Amino acid sequence: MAASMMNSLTKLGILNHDKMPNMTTGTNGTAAAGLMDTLLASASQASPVLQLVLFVYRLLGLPFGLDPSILLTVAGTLWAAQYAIFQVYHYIEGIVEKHLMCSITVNDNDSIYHHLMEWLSKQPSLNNNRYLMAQTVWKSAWEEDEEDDENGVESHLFWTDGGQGDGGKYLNFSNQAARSVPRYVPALGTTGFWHKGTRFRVYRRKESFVNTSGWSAMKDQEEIKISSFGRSIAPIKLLLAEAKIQYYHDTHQKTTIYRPRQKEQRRDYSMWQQVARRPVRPMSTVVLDSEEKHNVLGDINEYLHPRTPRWYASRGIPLRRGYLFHGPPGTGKTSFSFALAGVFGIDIYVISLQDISVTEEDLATLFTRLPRRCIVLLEDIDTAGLRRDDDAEEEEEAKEKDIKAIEEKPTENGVKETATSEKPIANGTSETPKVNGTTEKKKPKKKSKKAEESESESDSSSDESDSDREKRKKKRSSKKSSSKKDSKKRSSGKKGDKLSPPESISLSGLLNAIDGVASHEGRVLIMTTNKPESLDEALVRPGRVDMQVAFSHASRQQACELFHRMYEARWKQPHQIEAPNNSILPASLVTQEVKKQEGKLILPGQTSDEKPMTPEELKEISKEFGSIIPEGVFSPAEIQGFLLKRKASPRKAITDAHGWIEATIKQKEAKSKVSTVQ
Ligand SMILES: Nc1ncnc2c1ncn2[C@@H]1O[C@H](COP(=O)(O)OP(=O)(O)OP(=O)(O)O)[C@@H](O)[C@H]1O
Repeated sequence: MAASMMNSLTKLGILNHDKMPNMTTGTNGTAAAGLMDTLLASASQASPVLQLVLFVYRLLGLPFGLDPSILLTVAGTLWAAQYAIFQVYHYIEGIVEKHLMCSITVNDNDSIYHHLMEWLSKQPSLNNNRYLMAQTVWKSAWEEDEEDDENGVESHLFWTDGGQGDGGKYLNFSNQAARSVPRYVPALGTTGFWHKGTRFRVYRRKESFVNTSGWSAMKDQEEIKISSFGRSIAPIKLLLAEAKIQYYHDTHQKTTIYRPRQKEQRRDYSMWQQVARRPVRPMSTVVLDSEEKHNVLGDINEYLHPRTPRWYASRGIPLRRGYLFHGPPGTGKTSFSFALAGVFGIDIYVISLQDISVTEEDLATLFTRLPRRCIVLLEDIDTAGLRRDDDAEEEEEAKEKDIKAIEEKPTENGVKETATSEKPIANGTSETPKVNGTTEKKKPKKKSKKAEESESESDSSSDESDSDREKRKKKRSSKKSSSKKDSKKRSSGKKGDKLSPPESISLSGLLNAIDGVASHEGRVLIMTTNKPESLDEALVRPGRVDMQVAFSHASRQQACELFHRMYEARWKQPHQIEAPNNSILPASLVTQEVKKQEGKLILPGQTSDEKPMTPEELKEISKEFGSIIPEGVFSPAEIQGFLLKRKASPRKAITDAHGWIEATIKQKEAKSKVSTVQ
C-alpha cells in the first residue's frame, strides 16, 4: 500500500526523485538525507502514516534545513506531553470522582434502565447535547392517538381519492415513516446535562461478550452511570425517582402485555418482551354476570393484598392463585383477563403453549422470571395439545405389569402367589393389594419421564408373548423417533406444517412450570379454554385452579348491554387512582381527574342521516334490541361484530337485526363459515 502510494505521488510529480536534491552526494544535509532514505525505505513497509510524515519533512523540512532528529524529538515530546496530560487528567478525574462526586450505575437488565433512558430522551437540556444517539421509536396505535390528541389529529392527515377520481376521500399513511420523530438518548461515552440546577454526568457504555450461560452465543450488556458533584447521592436518587414517576405517568392507565422473547434474543434476565401497551379495558365493558365478576375481583383483591403472603406462609400454603375461564369462543375470557389487569394495575404475561420457540425448560424459566405481581395468561390450553399419549401408554403398561407381578409372584417352591407386601409401581404410585385382589392407591409420587421410560421398558415380568412385546416396543420406538423428528422440525421452525405437528409441551412440563419449586409465587394464573372437559384432572385440581368462571353466549340482557355500550355517547375513564399516604408521587399524579369525554361515535368521513338520540331513547332501543336477540345463541363477539358494522346507526342496527339473526342461525345450522348477512 505504501509502495503504491509512493508510486502515485511520483506520478503526480509530488515525489520527483530527479528534481530532488542529491541525497547521497549533496553537501547540504547529506547525512540527514541519507538517514531519511533509510527511514523512508523501512517506513514504507512499516507505516504509511510515518511515510507521510517523512514526505512532509521532505517538502518542508529539507528546504529549511531542519534536522530530522529535531523534528522527531519535538513530535515525541508533544506526544509524551499529551499522554502525560491525559494520564494526569484521568488521575485527577479519578480522585475527584472518588472524593467529590457520587454516582449510581444502572444495568440494562433492569427495567429502571429503560425508564431512565425514556426520561433522558425527554430532557430538553440533554437533547441539545452535541453527542446523541438517535433511536427509531415504534409507537402503538394508542400512543399515536395520544400524541395526535396533543397536536391536533387533523394536522398531519393525508387524504387521497384512492385513484378512482370519484370524489372519495381516503386516508393514506404513506408519509407515516417520514413523520415519526426519532428518540434521542445519550451517545455511548460521556455526556452531561443540567437538571434543576445540578450538573449530571452520564457515562454510557456497551460491552459484547461471549455468553457462557444463557440463551444466545453473544451477549450485549449496557450500563449507564449517572454522576453528580457533591457528597450527597440524593440528587441522583431523586432523578431516578423522577424517571420512575414519568414512567408511571406514561403507563398508569395502560396495561402492558409481555410475551416470551424470541429464542435468539433471550438473555438471562430478559426472557420476556414487551409486545404492547394499551389503555386499560374498563371492567364495565365486559358483559358478565355481576356476581361472578365481583367474586373474581374480590378473590384477586384479597390475594394481592400485601399481608396475604404472611397468611399463606404461616399455614404453609404456596402463594399461588389460579383461575380457569372456560366457555365458547368470543365470550369474553381474554377481555375479562385484560379488564382484571386494568383494575389491579398489573401487567399481563401471555404464554401460548403452541409457541414453537417455547420449550418445556423455557416454560419453567419463564415462570421464574415474573415480577412480584402480575397476571400470567395461558391461552387456549385445550388447543395446546399437551403431550400425554406416551405417558398414558407407559403408565398403562406399568400398571399392567404391576398387577401381573402381584398376581404371579413366584414363591420359593416355584408356585405363583399373590403378593402381600407394598410395592412401588412404575408410574410412581405405590399400591397396597387388598385381600380380595383389588388394589388401593397410596400416595402417588411423580417420577421423571426418563425414569418412567426406563422402568417400563426394562420390566419383563409380563406374560405376554415375546412377539407381542416386540410389536409393542417397535410401535413405541417408532413413536419416539417420530417425536424426535417432530422436535427437530419444531426447532427448525416449520410452523403450521400439518403433516408434522410440532412436539407439544408435556402435561408434566406444564405442571412443573405452574407449581414447581422455582415457580414464581405471587402471580395470578389465568388459564382460558373452550373445552374444559378435555383438560386433565391434574391441571384443574385445587391449588392449580382455585376458581372457575364460566362464560357463555349472550343472554338478552347482555345483548341489551352490548348495544347500549356501543352507542353510548358518553363514557368514563375506568377508575380513579388513589395513592397511599406515603406515596412519593406528586399530587398531580396521585388523583387522576376522571375525564368525561364527549364522544361522537361517528368517525371522520362517516356520516349518519339518523337523528341524534337522547339517553332515554337509547335505553329504549337497547331493550328492543335485547328482546330481538335470542337467548344464549350468539356470542358477545358475534353481536359486537354485527353492531360494529352499524356503529353510526343504532336504528339501522335494529332494522337489520332480524335478517342477520335469521341468516346467522341458518349458517350455524349448516355449519358453514360463509356469512350471507354480516
Ligand atoms: N362478555 C363480553 N363482554 C364484552 N365484550 C365481549 C364479551 N365477550 C366477547 N366480547 C368481545 O368479543 C371479542 C372477543 O372476545 P375475547 O377475545 O375476550 O373472547 P374469548 O372468550 O377470549 O375468545 P377465544 O376463546 O376465542 O379466545 C372482543 O373484542 C370483546 O370485546
